Amino acid sequence: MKEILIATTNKGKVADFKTLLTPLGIIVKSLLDYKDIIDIEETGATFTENAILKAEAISKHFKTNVIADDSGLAIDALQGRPGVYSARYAGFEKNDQANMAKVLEELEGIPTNKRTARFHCVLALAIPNDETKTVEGTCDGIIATSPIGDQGFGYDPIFFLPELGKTMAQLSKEEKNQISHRANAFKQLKGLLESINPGKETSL
Ligand SMILES: O=c1[nH]c(=O)c2ncn([C@@H]3O[C@H](COP(=O)(O)OP(=O)(O)OP(=O)(O)O)[C@@H](O)[C@H]3O)c2[nH]1
Ligand SMILES: [Mg+2]
Repeated sequence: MKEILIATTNKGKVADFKTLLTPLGIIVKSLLDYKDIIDIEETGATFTENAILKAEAISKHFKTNVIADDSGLAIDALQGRPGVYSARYAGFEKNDQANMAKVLEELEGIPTNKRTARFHCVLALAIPNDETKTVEGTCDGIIATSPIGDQGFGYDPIFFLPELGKTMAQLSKEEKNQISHRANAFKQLKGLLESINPGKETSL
């Protein structure tokens, strides 16, 4: 069985990666499995910069191959906000409910056709003594007027997918991980993952 370390402390992301990687026979570890959690300051101006920052710092610390995920929600009517600040939009305590409430308040009175938004996800794969690789995935939707659904995390309950007639939080984890920004980025990373350490069964 292969194993990969995800440089995240976000339980929702860990659940998404488990859904994506378990069918491939890969065991998912995250920073939640270790006591020595190192908090990496996300000082980058872009998802790509932050994903690289997190992947390289954790790969250096654990001397192993690491995937980091930097993601967020870009809302057109808010000029791309909350963007790279999605996790901490309503404050540093990273409160999903408060973040959604702030977005809904800022969009009050904005009609459906102007509530377009896009989730972004950049995945960085850091391999010791090798160049870090990045891939990006997106997912388009519309910001609902109130939260619906109890699956997923973050802004999922207010992210409405017109083609499915549901919010991201109304999808099963298998459904979310077929169409999400994370799934779309992961599809491109799959090939890269298969090309590293061929034949090594204990660790990627
Ligand atoms: O509804 C959502 N469904 C998703 O699928 C999703 N993916 C990202 N997000 C939002 O964007 C922030 C990422 O910020 P982020 O990449 O810095 O992660 P984070 O700080 O939560 O954890 P870490 O990976 O840095 O440890 C998250 O907290 C969420 O608010 C999502 N919201
Ligand atoms: Mg973060």
